[in-house]
Amino acid sequence: MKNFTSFADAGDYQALLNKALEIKADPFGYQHVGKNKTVGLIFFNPSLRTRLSSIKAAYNLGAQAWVLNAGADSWTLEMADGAVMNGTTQEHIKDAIAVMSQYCDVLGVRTFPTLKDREADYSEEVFNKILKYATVPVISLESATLHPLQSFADLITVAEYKQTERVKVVLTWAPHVRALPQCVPNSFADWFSEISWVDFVITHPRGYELDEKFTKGARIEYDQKKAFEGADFIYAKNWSSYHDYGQILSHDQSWLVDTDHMKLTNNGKLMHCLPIRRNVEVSDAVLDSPNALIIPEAGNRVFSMQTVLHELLS
Ligand SMILES: NCCC[C@H](NC(=O)CCC(=O)O)C(=O)O
Ligand SMILES: NC(=O)OP(=O)(O)O
Repeated sequence: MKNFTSFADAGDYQALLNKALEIKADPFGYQHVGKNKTVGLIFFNPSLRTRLSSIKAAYNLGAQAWVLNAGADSWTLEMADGAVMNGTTQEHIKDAIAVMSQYCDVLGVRTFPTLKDREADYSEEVFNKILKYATVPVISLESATLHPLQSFADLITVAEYKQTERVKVVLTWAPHVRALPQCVPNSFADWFSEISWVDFVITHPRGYELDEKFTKGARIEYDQKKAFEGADFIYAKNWSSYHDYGQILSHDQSWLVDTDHMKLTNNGKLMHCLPIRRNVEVSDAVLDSPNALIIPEAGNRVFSMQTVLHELLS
């Protein structure tokens, strides 16, 4: 593993998953790997889970973690190549990342999409600049189009809770009040359409089709109720439209995941990356039921990050 930015970087996913389960069983068993190492975490956007689970993961490995909130803790960064910096930006991203590479053995970076310029977002303009200027391995803490650490944690969670050899996993669109990125569903599809023991289905209203680059192996079912039938895992998530880029096309409340929806499943477990707008995306009754995995799922963010750090620092 050179960087960790998508499913492709995971390599043998079953081996990586087994490693994660091994690390989870003995979280402090690899402290030699992180000894005298520093992990730099740069956030261009807010975070609770990614920030804290990454610090914890580094700590479990015996490494130091530093967090930099770009623009708030540091100078205001310029992104444009060749910019004449006579305006409000104070330091170029190329210098900032090269300098951080002097101090850190690995860098984690979170950037979000604009949701306005699809071309810029889907070419991962900002993230690719960071990859270009970093001289140490880079981990995506969520980019404009993907969130691989979340998907890896989701895979660990499904592996832990599955009760049969094969499982049906359904990614369902759910309503929201704001236009959200496609990163989490793109990434979930990127991973779960490749898992040999998963029957993967995506359900959403028409117009919410994701980029086919990520959904190639998935079955799309426009009837949400039909999709839920016999599901072992329901992954709820809102996203804005990819085709009508960044737009909200539906506020249809019938897509809110409630107990009636869950009754259609095979005693299905409910997952969500968090943060969640309760009673907008999923009802309290479902989120507070014993079948909700949202908290252990968030807990597994430590082990997805710790496993990736283990690979990159070893
Ligand atoms: N990092 C995980 C998810 C981040 C983002 N959620 C949000 O922006 C929620 C914001 C709000 O609820 O207003 C998303 O869904 O892609
Ligand atoms: N799921 C997730 O990435 O949460 P944060 O945005 O809080 O890091």
